[in-house]
Amino acid sequence: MIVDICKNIYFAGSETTALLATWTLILLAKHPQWQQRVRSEIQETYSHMSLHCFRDMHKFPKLKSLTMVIQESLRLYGPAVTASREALEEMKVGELVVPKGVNMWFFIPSLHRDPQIWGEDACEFKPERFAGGVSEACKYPQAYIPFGFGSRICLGQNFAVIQAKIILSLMLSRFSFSVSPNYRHSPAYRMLLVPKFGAPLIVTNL
Ligand code: HEM
Repeated sequence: MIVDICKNIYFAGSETTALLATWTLILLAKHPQWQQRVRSEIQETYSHMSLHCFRDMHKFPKLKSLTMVIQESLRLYGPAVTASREALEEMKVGELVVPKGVNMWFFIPSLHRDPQIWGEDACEFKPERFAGGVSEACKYPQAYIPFGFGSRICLGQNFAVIQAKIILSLMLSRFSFSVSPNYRHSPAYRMLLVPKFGAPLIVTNL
């Protein structure tokens, strides 16, 4: 059982976080003004960037632009595509009667890109929509579920965001990223949301 739990956490926690960092780097490579804004914020917060900077977490809340960028990345290209729930008894969802035992699958990207929830610019990369938090970014905050919802919400959500902030801070403080001419934008819904043809980026030393 312990081995099973370890496998679960490894599966749930490694590829997901790697994809979050990958999609965020792609978005920042495509939006250099946001890349520079996040980099300046990191440099202002940590004057000499190294892994030791993160032993003390009290400066983390200062990385506001990075937080907004990660939230927007999770909205547009959140690695988890579906969440599922089983009806333990017959229930009504709106007009729909769901019989006991039926598994319902929620397609997360359709909630995250619905113009009725996010506005006409729902498909655009606009981290500023999160400046006032999730509740001000959309009509129904319950519609923002990159880590699922309710009692089975992702166990590692805080850990994942902290990891992403550390990885991205270290990378952005040393390198600049632009999109390679070989990049083909093709998000593919597999078990997780992957860039079908990889993420070739041009990395330049700062
Ligand atoms: C960007 C990174 C991640 C994303 C997008 C993500 C997303 C999700 C989603 C959508 C669920 C299903 C929640 C639901 O059904 O309501 C889930 C469950 C879970 N996640 Fe994550 N996850 C991430 C990282 C992690 C990490 C780093 C760990 C552990 C170190 C982790 C551990 C788990 C576990 C154990 C569950 C099952 C929780 C349960 O059934 O009670 N996840 N995750």
